[in-house]
Amino acid sequence: MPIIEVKGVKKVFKKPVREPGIFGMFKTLFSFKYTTVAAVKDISFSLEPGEIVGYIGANGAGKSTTIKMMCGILTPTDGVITIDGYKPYNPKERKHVLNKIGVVFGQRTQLWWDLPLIESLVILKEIYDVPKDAYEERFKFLSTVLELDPFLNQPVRTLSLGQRMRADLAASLIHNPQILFLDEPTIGLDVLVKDRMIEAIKEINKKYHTTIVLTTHNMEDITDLCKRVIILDEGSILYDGPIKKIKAKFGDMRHISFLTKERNILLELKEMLPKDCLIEEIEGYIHLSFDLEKMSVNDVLKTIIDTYTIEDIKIEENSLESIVKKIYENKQI
Ligand SMILES: Nc1ncnc2c1ncn2[C@@H]1O[C@H](COP(=O)(O)OP(=O)(O)OP(=O)(O)O)[C@@H](O)[C@H]1O
Repeated sequence: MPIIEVKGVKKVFKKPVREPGIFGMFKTLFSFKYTTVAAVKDISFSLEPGEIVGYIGANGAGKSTTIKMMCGILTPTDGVITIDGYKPYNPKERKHVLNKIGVVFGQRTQLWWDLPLIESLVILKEIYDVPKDAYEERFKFLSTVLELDPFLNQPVRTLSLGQRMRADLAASLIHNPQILFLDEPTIGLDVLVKDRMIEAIKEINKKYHTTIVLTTHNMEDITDLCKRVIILDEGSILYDGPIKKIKAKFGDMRHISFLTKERNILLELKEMLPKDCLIEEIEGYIHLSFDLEKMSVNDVLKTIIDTYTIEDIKIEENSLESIVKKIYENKQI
């Protein structure tokens, strides 16, 4: 049975109409003219327990609005959201939802700024009424995977961004929620801390079977963590399914770039390689792009290595990043 169900959900915001200029600003304050923004338009999806899904889309697509509705911070204008059977935005049902969810908003912290991290965790234990043994087991696990030890006794305001994000992730999980919402959890992190966060999220999912909804603009995070993505565009779902399927749809492309001292070889290469291979020269490098279904890396490599003296070579696959860029540009799959 799904743990999260989103059915025909819409969210329309009312915004006052702004008139230009300084007088316009005052007029806006006392005016009753409004315009509406449909941030989310009739979306539906469901998530099974233990799933990790990437919830992606360009700026303003409606991702945060959906997450806020799933957490109960906003109420849908239309449609229904249930978390394990309860509506998070319904005051009577909210209490059943709160201990089932954990949230990390990358841009904000839920920790007490002036308190040492360890004390914030103890307060959260009390708020959520976590039994002592369960707290100790979880604290031990989280402080190990997130390497919290070196800064447990520091006030949160003195933590670096990477330490604070790890602390926030620990805080969101101390009550063992079944669902974790992560809104840009790796924003601004260096590569090492980012990798540690990703590994920790994987371990948490494996150990506790936590359902995870991940919103990010970083496609590497999505590729590392998710099998399924939901792509949102201007409030509507463009795609919901396996990453593998969109990759296959856009072709399982390979790109070989190489450097050789030999000059003016483009025409010759076009003769030697199959017609479907795209060949171009950029900044001295020869770039070859082809679909794996049509030719093999082995054949292409053999042709160029047998013919030219290679000084440098690089092979890449079609990244999710380049595919998603195309989808955002064309607004279709
Ligand atoms: N409280 C609000 N009042 C009015 N409009 C809002 C409000 N919150 C969001 N919006 C509008 O709704 C649309 C969707 O915003 P949302 O923050 O959900 O996008 P997003 O996909 O999370 O974008 P980003 O990647 O930039 O964070 C935007 O046009 C935004 O301006």
